[in-house]
Amino acid sequence: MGEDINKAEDFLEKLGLSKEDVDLLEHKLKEREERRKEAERKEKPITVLFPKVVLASASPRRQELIQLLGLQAEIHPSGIAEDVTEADPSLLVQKLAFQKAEDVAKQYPKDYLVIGADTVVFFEDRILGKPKNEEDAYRMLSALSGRTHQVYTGVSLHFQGKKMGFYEKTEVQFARLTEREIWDYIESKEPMDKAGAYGIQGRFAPFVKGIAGDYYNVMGLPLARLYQALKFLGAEGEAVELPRE
Ligand SMILES: Cc1cn([C@H]2C[C@H](O)[C@@H](COP(=O)(O)OP(=O)(O)OP(=O)(O)O)O2)c(=O)[nH]c1=O
Repeated sequence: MGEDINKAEDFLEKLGLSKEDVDLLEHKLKEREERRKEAERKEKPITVLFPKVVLASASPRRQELIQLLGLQAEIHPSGIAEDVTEADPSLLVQKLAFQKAEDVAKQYPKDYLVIGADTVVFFEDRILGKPKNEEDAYRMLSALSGRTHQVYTGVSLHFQGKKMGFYEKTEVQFARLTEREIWDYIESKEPMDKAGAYGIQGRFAPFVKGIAGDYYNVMGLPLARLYQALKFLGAEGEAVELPRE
């Protein structure tokens, strides 16, 4: 053994290298290998980074939207009661999204990516959830008629014990609706399971004058931001708030 070390030292001396030079070289090679691995992780598609996905939602729209990311998600709606009191819509949707994801994540192994989300409408300092009945839907739609409101969706991601959350806001401008148009729409039953009593993606389309922001956010899942968040979570593995650009 001692002989081997002597031989190695002779060899280094012949090359004109000291023990410190070799340590430095070793350190540099290690660093390069780590950078290569990091770049490789960043290049991986999200379908590879997250082979096991659970969508903690009963919303058929979210189930449809998650497929647009190419993810094959198992559906497991959460059992939480949505009774958080919070006046700030961005905080409310993030808290509820977190509770939904947390409730489901504890029922799965840690290598499952669990996604929870919550959507509300915000108009004149009031948060509108799903209408309780037809009269409630009428009140919401006549208040929103001819005006502009905001739709907030919060998303919570749980993966390998790490938790990450964000929200997205979209502005929606309604055309003015007549009494007849409001009641005809309510009769279609479409408003009843949707925040603000309307679905941008359905029969309400003729009354949407314009939107500013992510259309899919209004439907219940902000896909562009979610995709970036997943790439970030998969590559960095950090439980941090995504910076808003
Ligand atoms: C504003 C708007 C909301 N919505 C829907 C999205 C959500 O499904 C719903 C808001 O209710 P949520 O409580 O966010 O979701 P959910 O109860 O349908 O499902 P889960 O809690 O199990 O995830 O409103 C539309 O589909 N289109 C729209 O234009």
